[in-house]
Amino acid sequence: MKEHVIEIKNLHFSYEEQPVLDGINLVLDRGQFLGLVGPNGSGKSTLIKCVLGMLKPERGEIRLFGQPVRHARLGGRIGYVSQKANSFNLGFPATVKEVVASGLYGQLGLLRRMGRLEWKKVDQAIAKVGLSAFRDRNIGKLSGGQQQRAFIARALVADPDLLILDEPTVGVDAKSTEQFYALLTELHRHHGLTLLLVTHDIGVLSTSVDQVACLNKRLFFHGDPDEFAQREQEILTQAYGHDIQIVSHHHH
Ligand SMILES: Nc1ncnc2c1ncn2[C@@H]1O[C@H](COP(=O)(O)OP(=O)(O)OP(=O)(O)O)[C@@H](O)[C@H]1O
Repeated sequence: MKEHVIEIKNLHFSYEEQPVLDGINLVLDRGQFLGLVGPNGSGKSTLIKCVLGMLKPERGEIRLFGQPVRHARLGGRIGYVSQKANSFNLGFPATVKEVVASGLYGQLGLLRRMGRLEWKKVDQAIAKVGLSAFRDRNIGKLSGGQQQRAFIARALVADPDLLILDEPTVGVDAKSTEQFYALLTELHRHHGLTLLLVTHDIGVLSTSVDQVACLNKRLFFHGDPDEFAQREQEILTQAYGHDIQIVSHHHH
C-alpha cells in the first residue's frame, strides 16, 4: 500500500478576517514529486507553513506520515528550504560545511557535539549537491546557485523522507536554475526522495515533477503533468485570471 507522506483534508486557514485557504484536499504519496503553482498571494507559503506545523489551521486536518501534524514526531523527517534561504545571514562568516552541519543541530540537541559520523554525513550531503570543492569556502563567497545548493545540502543532511522547497529559484540565473532542477530530478529518481516544490515556473512542471497542484485559495487542479498540459489554459485562466501571460512559458 502506498504511504501517504502528506494528507490534507478540508483545510481552511485565515489571517485574521482574510480567508487564504478554502477547503484544500491534497495527498502526496511516498516517492512522488509535487509541483505546487499559483499566482502571488494565492496561499502557497501559507499551505506549506500549515504542513510544517508553523501555522494552525482554522478547520480541517493535516497528517504527516499518517499522524496528525501536531503529534507527528518529525525530528529530521522533513527537510525545508524556505523562500528566504537565499538571504539567510550571508554576512555571517560561515563555511559551506558549517552551514550544512547546522542542519543536524535539531537532531543532536544542545549537549551532543558533532562527531566523526556527523561530519561524514555533512560531507555526503555536500557531495550530493556537487559542492565538495567548496566545502571550506565562506558561504557569502559563493554564487546564488551554489548558495542554494548549500541550503539544500543543509536540508538533506538529516536524511529527511520529505523535502519541501518554497520558491527556491527566485533571483537565481537561468543556468543555475536548470542545474537546480536537474539536482531535484536526481534526488527524486535516484534517491527516491519525496519532494514538494513551490514554484512560479510553470515550465518546470512538464519536465521535472510527476504531480501538479494549482492553488489560488482553492485547489483548482491536482493531477499528473500530462493532464495538466492538456488542460493548462483552462486551469491557469481559472486560477490566475489575467496574470496568465506572465507565468505561462516553457523551457526549451
Ligand atoms: N502573516 C500574515 N498576516 C496576514 N496576512 C498574510 C500573512 N502572510 C501572508 N498573508 C496574506 O495571505 C495571502 C497568501 O499569502 P502567501 O504568502 O501564502 O501566498 P503565496 O502564494 O506564497 O505568495 P507568493 O507567491 O507571492 O510568495 C496573501 O494575500 C498575503 O498577503
